[in-house]
Amino acid sequence: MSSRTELTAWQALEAHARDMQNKHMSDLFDEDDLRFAKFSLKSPNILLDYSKNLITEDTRKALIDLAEACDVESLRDKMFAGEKINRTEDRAVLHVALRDRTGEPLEADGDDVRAQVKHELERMRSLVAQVRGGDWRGYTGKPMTDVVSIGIGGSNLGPLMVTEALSGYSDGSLNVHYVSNIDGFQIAQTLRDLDPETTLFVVASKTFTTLETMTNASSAETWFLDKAKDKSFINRHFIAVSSNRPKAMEFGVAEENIFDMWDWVGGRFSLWSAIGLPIALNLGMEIFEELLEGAFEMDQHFLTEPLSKNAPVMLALMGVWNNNFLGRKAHALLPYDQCLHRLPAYMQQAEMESNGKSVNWSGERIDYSSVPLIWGEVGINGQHAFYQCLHQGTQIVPADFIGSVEPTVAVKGHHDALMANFFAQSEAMMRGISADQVREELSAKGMGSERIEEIVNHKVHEGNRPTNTILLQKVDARSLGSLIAMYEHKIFVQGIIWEVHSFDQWGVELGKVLANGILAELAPDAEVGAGHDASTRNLIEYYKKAR
Ligand SMILES: O=P(O)(O)OC[C@H]1O[C@H](O)[C@H](O)[C@@H](O)[C@@H]1O
Repeated sequence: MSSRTELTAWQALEAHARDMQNKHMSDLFDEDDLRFAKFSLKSPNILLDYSKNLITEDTRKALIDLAEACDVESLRDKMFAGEKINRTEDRAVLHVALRDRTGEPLEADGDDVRAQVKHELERMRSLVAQVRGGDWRGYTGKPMTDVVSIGIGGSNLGPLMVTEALSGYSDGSLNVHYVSNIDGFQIAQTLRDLDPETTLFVVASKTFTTLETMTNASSAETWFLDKAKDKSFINRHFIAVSSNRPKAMEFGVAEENIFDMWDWVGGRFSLWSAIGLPIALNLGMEIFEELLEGAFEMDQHFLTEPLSKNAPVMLALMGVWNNNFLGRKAHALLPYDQCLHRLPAYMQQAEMESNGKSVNWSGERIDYSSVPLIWGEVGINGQHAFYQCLHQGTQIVPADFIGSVEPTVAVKGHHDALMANFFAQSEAMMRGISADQVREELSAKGMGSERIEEIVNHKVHEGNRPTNTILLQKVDARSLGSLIAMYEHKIFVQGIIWEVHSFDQWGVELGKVLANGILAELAPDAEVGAGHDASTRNLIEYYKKAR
């Protein structure tokens, strides 16, 4: 298979990018009153405006040619049909089946996926009703007040992000806490104020072998048994979510308390499965299912809309354009809703663990960039911190502005002030302000020309900095489901265009293997292996002496 860079569509985009480099978005807007109409689209629960990118209709056409040359649509259909598109792990990729509402049969590895999903959803419904309704009693007969979810990576970031995003809808009947770090501080702080009699642990781990999660789960068990004493009480206080039942049972979780997930769900795409149990415990099953509905609506949009009207596809193509043809190597996510404050961290895993790869499907080194650095922060706070660099730094960092028409909680005077900033920042990044405009402005304020010339260059904003605006009606379960699914499919489309395997994560293994070896060497009498480089060896020895 020839490299992506040998495709006619790729080369056409390279030539087109050379023409576009000299253009300014500000002029493109001035020349075309219909620019917003041309380059924005409505998808389920989301308005996507990508007009503030350095593009013309020719750019869009050339990008769509590339998507077609890369067979995006046929691969999309293969994913939804349950084909084993995760080739390095020989697995289907079926997180979409977790929120499927069509009722159509689907098989993976000879199993009826729909029936499996339906069954686990039923079990979730029953558990959630019991725990939230106070019928699930602890070992002393008390109802649960607190849920501690223990998991890391995909078994933590999604549920945590959604719990925070929808916290405005919680009725407060159960407190949900998340513990991911092996740093004992987090579990100690979390358990400090909790009572073992009224605490339910959800140990979430696809593999049930992850060091951080297993260590935290053991500490939780010790804390629990310290008071409860009797191991048989564990079945009232420990739930597991895993694709590895034997390991969960070995840990001591009762078989009926284990919720299944499957090989065909990647960890970072798993919040729709029982991995999302803490979300449902916190908010109720109805809200959890609305989240699934919202994602399903986006799935249908992704499946059926033509590429140019397809939100995940256009978002993906804007990213490819900025990264591969305009040379932008970072991408910022800037949610303006406070409740979306964990979205950047969640998306970092989703995007960077999926597409942070350097070889193509045939295992050959790629000669173009895959995923840019994804980073971000709540936008309005960022304005007072790092936006200086976004406006005037030497690196151009494309950004997604994510906001909503209605606030989760209306406090007089707040939301319009927030949204005024939301609209202003992307306008400023696009238009900028020229030297002549700065001169005019300063002279109107009565500044002398000598002083003006001293500072004019410092005040110039070149503009021409690309942004996408993603506007929800409101951050609620349905629109959040659509938002997350939109990004999931964006990642999928980009993975195809970059020809990387988006659903494996071999790059996280080496560090884990080395850590296991080093952990043994940290024992007081153990030798520090001569195989380490001098830096690592000396650091370990320093640590052992100094601790
Ligand atoms: O759910 P688990 O098996 O515990 O895995 C938790 C996480 O750890 C791994 O190291 C991977 O990087 C993640 O993709 C995964 O989500």
